[in-house]
Amino acid sequence: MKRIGVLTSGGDAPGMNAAIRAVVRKAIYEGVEVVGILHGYQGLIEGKMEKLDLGSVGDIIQRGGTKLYSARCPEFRTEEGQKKAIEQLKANNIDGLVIIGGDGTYRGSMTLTKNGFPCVGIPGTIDNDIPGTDYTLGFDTALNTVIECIDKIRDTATSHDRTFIIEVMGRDAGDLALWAGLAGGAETIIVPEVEMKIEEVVERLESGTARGKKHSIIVVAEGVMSGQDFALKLKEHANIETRVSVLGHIQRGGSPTGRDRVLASLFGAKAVEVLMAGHGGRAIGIQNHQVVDYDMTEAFEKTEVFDQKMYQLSKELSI
Ligand SMILES: Nc1ncnc2c1ncn2[C@@H]1O[C@H](COP(=O)(O)OP(=O)(O)OP(=O)(O)O)[C@@H](O)[C@H]1O
Ligand SMILES: O=P(O)(O)OC[C@H]1O[C@](O)(CO)[C@@H](O)[C@@H]1O
Ligand SMILES: [Mg+2]
Repeated sequence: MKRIGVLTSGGDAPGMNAAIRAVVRKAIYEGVEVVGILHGYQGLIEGKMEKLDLGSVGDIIQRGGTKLYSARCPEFRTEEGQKKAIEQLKANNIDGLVIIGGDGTYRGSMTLTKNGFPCVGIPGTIDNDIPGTDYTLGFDTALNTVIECIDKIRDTATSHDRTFIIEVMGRDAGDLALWAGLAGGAETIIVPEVEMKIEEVVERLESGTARGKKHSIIVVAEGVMSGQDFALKLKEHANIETRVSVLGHIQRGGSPTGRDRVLASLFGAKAVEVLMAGHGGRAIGIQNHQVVDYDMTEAFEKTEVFDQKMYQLSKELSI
């Protein structure tokens, strides 16, 4: 490999910049050139790229967002779009590609690998929904952001004896809701992976009230329904009055935590090593505290990533 590309795609995540830095610095250390592709797969199709040197990734390890910008690109879902992308990679003498993003970004890279172009994936998404890795970049930072918000909302919930609904990100994935809810002591956590009946939520609230509990926090992942819709349901079903907080994109911004920076550095360096060894279709991750690479397609064929046991525990601990 003489020249590799790197791109970020899907929702941005704190730690993406630290990963870009690690890819660039490790590759250059190994004598390999790096090209940064702008705006994810959209920029790849359009040939928007620039050579990255050591200095170009200075002063970004601490920054949220992504220096390479990100995008969601419907065209790349088509064979024609994928063909254009491969043509651009060839025309720019790029021998391999590091993609940093979520599950959709991984699925996109698998189409390139299938077409004979070697890609290695670094997990970068606040959703923590990539099979085969215990953590994705950005999850820890987003988790801490949400916990801080829950703590603040709990202060005012306590003062006013109120029930609050906090809507967090997660269109299809409940990890952020589960972890933040557990860490924030939420009384009820609602995630896309587990069906929860409104009767059960009401019962939990009412049994808390019967024990003298005067305030309550419900964390709902946006994929289940909006916080506002959930508030309406509670009102209609049991005349329960609530306040709603939608945390929104604040969850995706901010300076990455130490954990995300370190993981990003380890993942970035490993991705370059794997690509230089000529392996495509691999994903980088952390399993039981070890940085690993594994077959991306196989991982996506298998397991559910959501931790049902942890979900059960969250119910047992907040009654
Ligand atoms: N099945 C697929 N085939 C080809 N390309 C895909 C596929 N799924 C997603 N992509 C490409 O990857 C991009 C990013 O995917 P997506 O929007 O699902 O975000 P993500 O990477 O999962 O990140 P996040 O969920 O954290 O926002 C899509 O806009 C599309 O260009
Ligand atoms: O910013 P957008 O494109 O609305 O994306 C929101 C989605 O992205 C994610 O935050 C992941 O990045 C999901 O949890 C959420 O549903
Ligand atoms: Mg995703």
